Amino acid sequence: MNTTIFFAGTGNMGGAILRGLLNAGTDAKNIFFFDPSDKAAEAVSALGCVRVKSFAEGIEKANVTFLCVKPQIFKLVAAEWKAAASALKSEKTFISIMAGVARKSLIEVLGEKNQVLRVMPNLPLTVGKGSVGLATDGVSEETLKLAEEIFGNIGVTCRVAESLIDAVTGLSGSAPAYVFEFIEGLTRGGVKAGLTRDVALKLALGTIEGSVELVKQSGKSPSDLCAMVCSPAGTTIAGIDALEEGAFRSTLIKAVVAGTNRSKELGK
Ligand SMILES: NC(=O)C1=CN([C@@H]2O[C@H](COP(=O)(O)OP(=O)(O)OC[C@H]3O[C@@H](n4cnc5c(N)ncnc54)[C@H](OP(=O)(O)O)[C@@H]3O)[C@@H](O)[C@H]2O)C=CC1
Ligand SMILES: O=C(O)[C@@H]1CCC=N1
Repeated sequence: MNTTIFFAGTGNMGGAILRGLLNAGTDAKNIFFFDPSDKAAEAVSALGCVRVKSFAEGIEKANVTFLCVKPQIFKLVAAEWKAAASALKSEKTFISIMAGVARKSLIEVLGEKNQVLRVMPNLPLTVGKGSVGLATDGVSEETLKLAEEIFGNIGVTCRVAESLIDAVTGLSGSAPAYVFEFIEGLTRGGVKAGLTRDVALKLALGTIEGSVELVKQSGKSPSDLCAMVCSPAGTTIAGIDALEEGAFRSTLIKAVVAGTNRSKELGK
């Protein structure tokens, strides 16, 4: 990919996208970044990416800018970013990953003359296995295709209406954390049942990877596959009973809705 990219913010998520792109073959010399955190910046400089001195310098140098600061920081830097964007001599593309920040608020800062796209990525992009929702309202087909080209190298993409991007945030944006908790819980269960932690983690990871692949390849629903594991009066239905007692599925539904609602709040 020949596009030059600027990252405003290279923390957990900006850094994950940047590393994913490097792993997928993007030339580090085509990636510029600005981050006031010396710790984050030194790690990214070590990868060969080019540190710039300001947001203004970064957006001028690159064709595509990723906005990867916290939503709370966006409010603090809005005036500086507005001045920098209005000084641009040519049209640029901005892709915001910030939870909750509406495209309308982004355009107020970045200006109508630029292409502005709101997306919701997730952390596994760093290993080329991420999920990204793209908010389509008001965005040109060319910009959507450009974003799909960038993210398509490191994950799956879904186009959604902007009204649903908070739901994407509650699901794929946030759920890697729930999956990590799930892995930890299974591992501890194995340890409680007598396995060493190493063996328990290896088995938990293998089981999750295999189950994901089976859902993808079999064409069966997760519920149908669950029934195939549950022998009558067997071990699995005993475990499912314990999960039901802990309201497992209902808790997951509540977690996704809680994340969705929090994303909406962040935009206010
Ligand atoms: N973490 C995740 O899994 C996901 C996060 N997001 C979104 O990504 C965004 C970033 O989150 P996350 O990466 O977790 O946060 P981090 O705090 O890890 O990263 C943000 C980085 O931006 C830096 N920063 C602060 N001010 C500026 C500035 N003016 N210009 C450039 N960089 C600046 C911070 O430095 P310092 O620490 O010194 O303040 C920090 O290194 C958020 O808006 C979040 O909603 C979206 C999907 C998933
Ligand atoms: O927790 C957060 O607010 C961010 C957005 C999605 C994942 N992490």
